[in-house]
Amino acid sequence: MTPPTALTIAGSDSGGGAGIQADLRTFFAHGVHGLVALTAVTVQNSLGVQGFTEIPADVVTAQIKAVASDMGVNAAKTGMLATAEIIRAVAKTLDEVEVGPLVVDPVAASMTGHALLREDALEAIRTELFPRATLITPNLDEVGLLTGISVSDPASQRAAAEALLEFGSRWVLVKGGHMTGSTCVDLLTDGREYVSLSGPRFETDNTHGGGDTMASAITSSLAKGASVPDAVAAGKKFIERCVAESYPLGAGVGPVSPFWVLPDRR
Ligand SMILES: Nc1ncnc2c1ncn2[C@@H]1O[C@H](COP(=O)(O)OP(=O)(O)O)[C@@H](O)[C@H]1O
Ligand SMILES: Cc1ncc(COP(=O)(O)OP(=O)(O)O)c(N)n1
Repeated sequence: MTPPTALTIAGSDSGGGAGIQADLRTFFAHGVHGLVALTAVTVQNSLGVQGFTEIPADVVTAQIKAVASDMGVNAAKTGMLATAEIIRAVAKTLDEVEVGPLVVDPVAASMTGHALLREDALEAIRTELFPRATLITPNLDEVGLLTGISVSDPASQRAAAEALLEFGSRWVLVKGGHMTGSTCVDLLTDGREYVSLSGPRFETDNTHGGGDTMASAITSSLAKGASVPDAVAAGKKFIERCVAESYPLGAGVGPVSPFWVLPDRR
């Protein structure tokens, strides 16, 4: 039987833990066929990002059109988009093809603090992509860059979510992985419904690719027809297991792991 399809519009991580590599292994873990529009090639390992080269915007557009016109896209997500020119090209293309629900993960920097966006690009994400998004999934650093709000507790998390909704997405998920405490609390809202998703915080430094993995898990469920609240609840359960089973690799930060879905691991 042909599985649902999901498209990732994102960059490559040579270390295999984030970017399109995280998205494809997450799609696979959900039984979803992954499609790719590559935006940039990063030189990256567990210690950080050494640099990146972007793909020409017309080639990004051509990749999206090629798969959407032939294979069909049940849901899509964006990750690292690198430049304002690529963001504008993606936004225009998404108006011309059918991709189903759109998850925008506004990736601005790696967890090691290296920029993954050229300087003028954050404003383009806000104005060009957020209004087209079914759901946006910023982490707390991205929330700060986008709204100027420093989230430290449930009240400021809610204020940030409401400020982000003003940019035009249907739903906002403010991820709370970077807060402190024994639980990790993410807040999902469309301005009417407020869903607080709380789970245990696992003691590990190996959380590379966590944001990509969560956004692509949500995209997988949307591709299968789930509602946004159901897809996010399933994504939260999925990422928790991936963080719990993350592993050290290299001298720096290791990746979260979707391998727990495999039936027979040695
Ligand atoms: N140590 C942890 N234990 C359990 N869940 C975590 C942990 N760190 C992050 N998460 C969860 O992983 C997801 C990604 O979180 P976050 O770290 O905020 O985003 P990003 O990876 O984009 O920086 C969120 O659902 C968050 O609650
Ligand atoms: C190519 C590429 N895309 C995205 C990221 C950031 O991914 P994220 O899931 O936020 O993981 P961390 O960087 O926080 O580990 C990336 N590093 N590379």
